[in-house]
Amino acid sequence: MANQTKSRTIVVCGAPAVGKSSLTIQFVENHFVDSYYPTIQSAYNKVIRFRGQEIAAEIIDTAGQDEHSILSSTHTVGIHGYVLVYSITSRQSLELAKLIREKILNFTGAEAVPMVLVGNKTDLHMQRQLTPEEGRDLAAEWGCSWIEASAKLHETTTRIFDLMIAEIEKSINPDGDGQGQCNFL
Ligand SMILES: Nc1nc2c(ncn2[C@@H]2O[C@H](COP(=O)(O)OP(=O)(O)OP(=O)(O)O)[C@@H](O)[C@H]2O)c(=O)[nH]1
Repeated sequence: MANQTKSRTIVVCGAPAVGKSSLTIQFVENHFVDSYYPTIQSAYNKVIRFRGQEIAAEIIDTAGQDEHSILSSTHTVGIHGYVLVYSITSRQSLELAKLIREKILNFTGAEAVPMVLVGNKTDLHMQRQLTPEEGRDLAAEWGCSWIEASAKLHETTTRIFDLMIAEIEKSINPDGDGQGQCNFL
């Protein structure tokens, strides 16, 4: 049915303390969380308008992953797309992002999954360890979207999920124009 609300489940993953919760909360609740409480796992819901359709998004904010705890197969069941976050202030967090993507591909058995690679904490430019090109080039190699963001800026978080929904819809309907813009309710 044309007007039926679609559901899309999105996992936000990445190294510890890169800002997964802060980005998610800024997007869903429109405020910046300054304090740091490591996440176990939280889920958020938000209705997104995409090309005139309402999409019920469930956003799963995962516990930070390191070399020893990189997601589990449950994070790939029924998941439509992945927001993979690193911090532009941490080269190690980008190395971990590479491992996390490999793990996701191993679990799903796919060559590619809908993904947005996000370089967070752009406001901390004095502490930058990674250039924009490093993130952009990696995403080009992977064939996914890439964006730099700050969890302090609501607009950059809406752009992340805009790209995420576009990636998901493109994978489901490869013949679409892929240019749709999202509006967040
Ligand atoms: N300056 C700045 N600080 C940020 C940004 N995003 C997150 N932080 C801070 O970084 C710390 C960690 O942020 P979280 O959102 O808790 O990180 P996380 O990735 O969810 O952490 P885990 O749950 O441990 O994996 C907090 O003190 C945040 O306030 C950002 O864009 N800019």
